[in-house]
Amino acid sequence: MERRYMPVVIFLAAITVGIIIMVVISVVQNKPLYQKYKYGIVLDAGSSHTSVFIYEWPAEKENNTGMVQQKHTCNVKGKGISSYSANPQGAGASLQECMNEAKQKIPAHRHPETPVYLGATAGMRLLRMENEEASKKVLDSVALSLKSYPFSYQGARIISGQEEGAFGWITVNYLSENLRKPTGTLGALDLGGASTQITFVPQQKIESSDNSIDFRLYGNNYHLYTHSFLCYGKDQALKLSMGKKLESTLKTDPIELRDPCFHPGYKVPRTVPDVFNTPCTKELKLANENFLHVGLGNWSQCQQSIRKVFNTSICSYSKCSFNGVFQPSVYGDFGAFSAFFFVMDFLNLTSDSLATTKEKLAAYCSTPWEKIVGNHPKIDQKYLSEYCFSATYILTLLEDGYKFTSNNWKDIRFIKKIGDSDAGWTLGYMLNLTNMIPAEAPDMPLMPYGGYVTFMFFFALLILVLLLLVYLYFRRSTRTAQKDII
Ligand SMILES: Nc1ccn([C@@H]2O[C@H](COP(=O)(O)OP(=O)(O)OP(=O)(O)O)[C@@H](O)[C@H]2O)c(=O)n1
Ligand SMILES: [Ca+2]
Repeated sequence: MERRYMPVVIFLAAITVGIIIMVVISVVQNKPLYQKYKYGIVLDAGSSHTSVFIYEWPAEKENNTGMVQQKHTCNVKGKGISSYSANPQGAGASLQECMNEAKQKIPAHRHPETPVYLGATAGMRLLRMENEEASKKVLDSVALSLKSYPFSYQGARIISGQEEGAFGWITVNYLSENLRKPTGTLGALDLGGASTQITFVPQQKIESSDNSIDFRLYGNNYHLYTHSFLCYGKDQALKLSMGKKLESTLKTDPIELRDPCFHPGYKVPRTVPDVFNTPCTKELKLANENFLHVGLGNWSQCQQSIRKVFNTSICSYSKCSFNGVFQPSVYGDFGAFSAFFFVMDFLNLTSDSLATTKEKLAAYCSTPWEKIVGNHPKIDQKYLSEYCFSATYILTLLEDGYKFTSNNWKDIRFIKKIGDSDAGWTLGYMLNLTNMIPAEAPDMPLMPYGGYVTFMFFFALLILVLLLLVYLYFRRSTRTAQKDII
């Protein structure tokens, strides 16, 4: 080879090596780190029970919507932590089994950086009202227990009703990937054992500051209406309703509470303090401590009796739901989860019109208790006996309380999960505390990863081909020049 071509060859070789290096570096640099997951743990200390949620997300995508998923849940055995008021140590000890499970589920090298949060809801709000000292002891006990694990303990506290409503709304909208899109958002309806929450973006002005929450998420402003009704979860509402019926029952001895919300043939002895053992019901001085709870199975009478727990005669705003609480007209689609789902799903009432739902429920309530038990031999009779009441309560709360009508009934979606994750306040709570939902939308990459690699590869190839063409052209033209000289 002639000496004068040497610089061209070296030049081309250097460029080729350079391009190869460029492609290799960009591929390695941008390779998604699939194996790098991060984790977070949230304990939902509800009035009826505690659940431990483990969430996971790819480390490099934590600010993208929809990336956090529920990896595992564990239901703590026994009742909620507020039931340990007489034995606070028991509350902390009750968490051990599920927390040990969390240690197994999360890779050990991630333990020290995995945050653990405990949020307690309406059961603990009621205990705090009844006995503040006892509620502190229970919280201290669960805190001590959680600190004994290798995770990063971030606190155990009673969350407010507004937080419970707002974080439930964030959860359902994050999981439905509504937050970065111009489409509407999903309202959130949560029914617990001791409280219930309603949260949505209203079309009207929010007239009471207690019911308004503002968020800036991914560059959009959200102005939310939210309210939490303490004592209107389904277990406390049953006590409210039974308490009202007991008050109006003649003080006969023995007292017989004839209850249209329980099946015909249902007959169970109860005690008066069993109904009045909560700050939600006022203590009644009844001669007899015992009464017989007798089912009548009459749906319309049941609804009449439940209406009495909603006070719709007072309202100092332009409109109210009940008990003098401001509420704008419900607007848009709603996700109704927790006990809204458990009850309606059990009764197969999640997809009918309001009129059909009422008809089916009336038939269910009038079914003899014996037959109900025969149809569901494996279900705990305490829970089984309450479905007629619970579903009637749900219909009354949604229709008479929140003012849903037969026209917008179809806008309520009874849901348990979205994807693999449960609807509830816990995910929204963790996303907020770990700053995983930024106020401004993060910069989007120019193109997706696959497209980027393909582009880089073909672009490099193009440069190579061009250089080759230049070289060939250069060689040809110098040869022609040499020929011309000869
Ligand atoms: N599979 C299930 C789970 C729960 N329940 C009942 O549904 C109600 C609400 O349960 P949950 O949403 O877990 O309430 P908590 O979170 O415990 O209560 P709160 O939110 O009021 O603190 C309780 O009466 C519970 O017994 C049910 O019927 N079926
Ligand atoms: Ca709850």
